[in-house]
Amino acid sequence: MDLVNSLNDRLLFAVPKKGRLHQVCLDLLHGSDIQFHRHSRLDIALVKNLPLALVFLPAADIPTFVGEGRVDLGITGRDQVEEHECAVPPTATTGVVEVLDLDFGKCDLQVQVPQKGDLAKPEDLIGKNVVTSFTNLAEQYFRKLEAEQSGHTNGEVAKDAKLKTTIKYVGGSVEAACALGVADGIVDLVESGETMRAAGLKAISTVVSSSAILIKSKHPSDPKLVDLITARIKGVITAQKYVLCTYNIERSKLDIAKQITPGNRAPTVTSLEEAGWVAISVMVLRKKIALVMDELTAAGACDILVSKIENSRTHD
Ligand SMILES: Nc1ncnc2c1ncn2[C@@H]1O[C@H](COP(=O)(O)OP(=O)(O)OP(=O)(O)O)[C@@H](O)[C@H]1O
Ligand SMILES: O=P(O)(O)OC[C@H]1O[C@H](OP(=O)(O)OP(=O)(O)O)[C@H](O)[C@@H]1O
Repeated sequence: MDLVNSLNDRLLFAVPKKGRLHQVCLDLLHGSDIQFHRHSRLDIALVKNLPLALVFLPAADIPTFVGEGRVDLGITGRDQVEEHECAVPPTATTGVVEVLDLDFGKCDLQVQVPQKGDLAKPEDLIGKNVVTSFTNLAEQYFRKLEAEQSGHTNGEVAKDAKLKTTIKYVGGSVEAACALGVADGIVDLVESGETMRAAGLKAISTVVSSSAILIKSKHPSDPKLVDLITARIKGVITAQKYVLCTYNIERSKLDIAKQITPGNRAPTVTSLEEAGWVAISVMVLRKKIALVMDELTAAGACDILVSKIENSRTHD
């Protein structure tokens, strides 16, 4: 089969080929019933049940391909989009459009320095060596700091060489740079903080807060298919974020029940055979369900059941 020609009539969707976002994206595609078979070593996979092809790319390259309109849709981190846009500002036709926050891959791009030592604030790194994989965001951050330090509030670059911070690129294991004497500080991603603490570092400032996002090009080849895929992905994300809670409560307590579980639009209320009682069925944020169950019990609700939502289509 001529793979390149078979891409002609297909929407192209870029997915991280490795790293932290890879497996979660595969699970998301599975949940969205996007069926494909990826041959080993091939970075393109044709989707069997939709006019779509998946392109497996490094997360850092996805904003470039989508931004130039070569690929229609993509999943990557917001940090990667901002890093790209620092170097290649969007125009009327290029650049990416954020479609959906996917609620995973949450992390912060932070300025970090050795726990032991006299560096305590980002200004202390001015004129020193900083190592990062995010050179554009780090440059932008330190140039602004340098300008403020030298009294150039309009963002003009500092002329004094002592005020010029050196930003060096490394592709991974950034946290080793201080211990190896290559850097005074680093700019790297932090989620749990374990990597940072294990390297004897502490965070002193946040450059960007990130999560995984669905992005599209400014003029996708098939906007209707983009909407369909977006709706499917959103359905899976919502299903993961919420649980379905059902319970019985006396009708006289309906107001308090609605306050505790207002639902997405409104709770579904059904009369029970037993006079004066209703059954309520409502979506609740997964992370709040224990608290909600405590409050419902205190309000007199009984037979509280919580179930997983397999998939969903809800309004905003
Ligand atoms: N610890 C983390 N927790 C949550 N999200 C993260 C974390 N590290 C990275 N990410 C997100 O995943 C994206 C890709 O980073 P990652 O380092 O996994 O990719 P990679 O460099 O392509 O892969 P690898 O590091 O395996 O070579 C980042 O831009 C960020 O949005
Ligand atoms: O705060 P934590 O939960 O410890 O996560 C942060 C680490 O995760 C990422 O690296 P990853 O493990 O993906 O590998 P990499 O260093 O090769 O990019 C990031 O670059 C940090 O090193």
